[in-house]
Order: sequence, then C-alpha cells, then structure tokens
Amino acid sequence: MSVQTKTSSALEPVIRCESVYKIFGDNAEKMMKESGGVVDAEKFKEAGCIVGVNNASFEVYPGELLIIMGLSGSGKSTLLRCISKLTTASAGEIFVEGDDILKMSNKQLIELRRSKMGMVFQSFALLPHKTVLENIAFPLQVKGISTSESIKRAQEMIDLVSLTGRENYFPRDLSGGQQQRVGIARSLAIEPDIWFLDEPFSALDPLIRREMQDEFLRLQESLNKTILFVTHDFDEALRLADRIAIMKDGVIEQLDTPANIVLHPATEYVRKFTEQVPREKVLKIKAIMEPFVPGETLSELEVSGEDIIATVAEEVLNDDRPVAVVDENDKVIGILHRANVVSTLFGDNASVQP
Ligand SMILES: Nc1ncnc2c1ncn2[C@@H]1O[C@H](COP(=O)(O)OP(=O)(O)OP(=O)(O)O)[C@@H](O)[C@H]1O
Repeated sequence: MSVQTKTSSALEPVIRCESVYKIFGDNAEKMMKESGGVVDAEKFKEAGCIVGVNNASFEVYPGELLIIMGLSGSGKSTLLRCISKLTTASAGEIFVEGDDILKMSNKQLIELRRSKMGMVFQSFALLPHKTVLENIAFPLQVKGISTSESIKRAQEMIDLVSLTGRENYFPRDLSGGQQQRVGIARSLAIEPDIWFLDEPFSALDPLIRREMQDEFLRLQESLNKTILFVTHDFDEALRLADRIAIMKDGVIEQLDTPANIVLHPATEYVRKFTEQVPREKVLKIKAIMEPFVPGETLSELEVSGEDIIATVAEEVLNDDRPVAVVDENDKVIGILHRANVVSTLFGDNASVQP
C-alpha cells in the first residue's frame, strides 16, 4: 500500500465530502432552511440541536483505506451513514465517483448501493436459519444471479476468508470471529468497489480481533478496495489505515497518515492519543534512513523503505555494517545504520520525517 501514490492529486477521488453537516433536533431542518446555506454550528447547539457531523471536508482515493477514528459519540457512524446515505446529510456535498449523492433519486441511489457499495456492521446480521453458504449466496440471488452461479461465487468467498469446510454450518455453530468472516464474505460477494465498515471487529475478543485485522490486511492487499472503516480503537487505526481521520464532537480534528499523526499531532486532543504510541511501530524505514554514499561497505541484508521499523529492527541491530534500503524495484534508495534504529527506539527523533 502506498499512500503517496493514492493521495496524489493526479487521481480522482472515489469519495469527496465538502462541508458536510449532520444536525439532529426538532428545529434543525427549519433552522437549516433559514440559514441560507451559511451554517453556524454554534447557533444550532444553542438552539438545543446535536451537531453529529460538523463541517467535514475530505477525499478518499481509489484503493485507499481511510479510518474514521474517535471516541464514542464523536460522530464517526453518522459521517459514515451520511456517505452511504443511510442518513441524509443536513448540508454540504457528497460526491461518489463524481456524482452528488444528495441530488440522486431513490432509484439511482439503490442502483449505486447495489452495484458499488458494500457494508459490514458490528452486529453481524446473519440469517440464523440459513447456512454459511446460503447466507453468502442469498444476497446474490436477490440480485438476480442464478442459484448455481451464486453458490459458486459464495464458495469462492468462503475460501477467501478461510472458512472452507464450514459451508453447511449455521451461524450459531460458529465463533464470533467466524461469524464476522461470514459477514465480510457476504459483503464481498457482491463485489463492491467501495466498502463501508462500521466497527466490524469490536465484538471480537482481542486475540481474534488481531487475527481478523491480519486477515483483513491480507484481503485488502489482494482486493485493493476503497474503504471507509470506523473504529474507536487508535491501535486498530494505526495498524490498518493508509490515512486516519480523527473526530471529536463531530469535527475532523486531523486527517493524515498514521506516521504524520504520531509525529505531528495537530491538536492537543490528537496528541493525547499518540502519547503512548511507540514510534517504531508506525514509522517506516524510509523515515529514518540516510543518503547512500557510493563505496560504503554494506551488509548483505537489505530492507525495504516501506518496512515498519519494528519489524526489521532486530535484524538490523544484529548487523554491525550499514544496511541497504531498497525500493519496490530493488533499487538502493538509502542506507540504515544501527544508530538510526537505536535513536528511534530509545532516543529523541524529533527530526524524523514520515
Ligand atoms: N438519530 C439521532 N438522533 C439524535 N442524535 C443522534 C442520532 N444519531 C446520532 N446522534 C448523536 O450524534 C452524535 C454522534 O453520534 P455517532 O453515533 O455518530 O457517534 P459515534 O462516534 O459513532 O459513537 P459510537 O462509537 O458510540 O458509535 C452523538 O451525540 C449522538 O448522540
């Protein structure tokens, strides 16, 4: 996953939000009409309304995994629901592949959801009287796909999420993690380009949760979907995200790469989340490497600039020669001294650039 290419301005965003608001309250709609398009969130609050999403503007690029992170009540689900149009934003514009979903007819919206969007929620929402295979095949049949074709595709999805052999189990016979995998397989079977996941792993115990995160990363590596993923767990966000949007009271406080958020928190609120985060777990080798000087004697060991420091630290520390840092084409782009790793692990690295 390369965020740099995904967020490059040459790419058209899959999702674009412009000043999106969602305001709850009896008077909200009337006040909004009277506002003449200039939304003052404070006025709504003074009138007793709840500002669920407050002036959210951002873009999501093809193949990007954007995580919306925040504590309970910060507006994450509301923002996700606005973009999937499960709820209608009070103001602003939301473009999906260039089309403003707030201007779409119901028919267009249903078609968009059916053809492009997949959703996975915390409650697995499986059909209890249908088997694993039937649960996954059913939505395909509703879409008009033939029984044999839907079973074939369901079986492929079962293999993809490593549930082979459990096709004929009922949901009650599966663990929470396995049930969630069925939910993911069911959602993937309809081949969405855009995937909305609202706290998909929060019902799972920590061990299974980590396994599911690994599996999810593996899937994303091969499927490369555009994903909006909601979580209140900062560690989960750091592990999975290309970029993270941190929300507080409906406002996106910062939207950036995990490394940038950890190294350069934009607000005091964001800084509090990052305080305990070991930098070596979010920074890549390319953030601490030094320029390559021809003629220098290097170790046989090579590391990728994209490697997270913690994953290669031990090997590098065990070698007393500088290690070559290579790009995806195996071209040397820098070198790494033991001292670079040591100062990240134990010393001040304020000058590190993500
Ligand atoms: N239908 C609604 N009517 C009134 N207020 C609502 C409604 N839905 C959400 N809210 C309020 O909007 C704010 C944001 O809620 P939201 O569910 O988006 O938060 P969240 O960050 O997803 O929280 P959680 O992690 O607990 O799910 C909260 O103050 C919530 O009470």
